[in-house]
Amino acid sequence: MKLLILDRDGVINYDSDAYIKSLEEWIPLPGAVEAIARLSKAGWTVAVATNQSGLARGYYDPATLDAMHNRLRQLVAEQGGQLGLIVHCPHGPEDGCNCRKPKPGLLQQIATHYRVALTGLWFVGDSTGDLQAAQAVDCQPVLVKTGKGERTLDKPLPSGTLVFDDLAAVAEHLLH
Ligand SMILES: O=P(O)(O)OC[C@@H](O)[C@H]1O[C@@H](OP(=O)(O)O)[C@@H](O)[C@@H](O)[C@@H]1O
Ligand SMILES: [Mg+2]
Ligand SMILES: [Zn+2]
Repeated sequence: MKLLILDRDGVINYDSDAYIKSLEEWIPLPGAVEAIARLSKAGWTVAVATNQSGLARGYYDPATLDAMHNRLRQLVAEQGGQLGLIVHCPHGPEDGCNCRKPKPGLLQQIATHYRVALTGLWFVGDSTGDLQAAQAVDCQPVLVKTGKGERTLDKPLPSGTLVFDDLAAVAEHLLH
């Protein structure tokens, strides 16, 4: 199964140090929706694994998060593609959950849903925690330079991390 797992903020849409707190603040990065649609039309399943501690912090509610994800699905569908499962961690850093990246719980949820092994699956993120979550379950860590990616590049990366400019470049590589 051609399954690609993506982080959300900083990979699919612009991120903000003030969190993405409303549908109006949720703005796709250039080429990101088109990249997801291209992959989908080429037979890839694209899933999303995202930390959303803004829920625990009270910055926005689940309905707002759903509105963002419905907008993403709608935009991908308008390009003729289909977005797969989106899973999120609603917890805060102090909650001790098993799903907040860098823990790999979100990736494991996706693998269970699709009944596939995680080994070697590409997980594309912009933060160190994304790469560490991938490494924890033997996924291929992939860093994009969008979002916090440039800052992440300044820190040590898990061995074997692949680096691309953006999600469009990841799609081009996978589809070339
Ligand atoms: O990149 P993904 O996982 O899709 O989502 C990240 C967001 O949940 C937020 O995660 C926060 O980290 P803390 O949760 O406060 O440590 C900050 O990095 C925010 O800038 C960011 O918008
Ligand atoms: Mg991110
Ligand atoms: Zn969690």
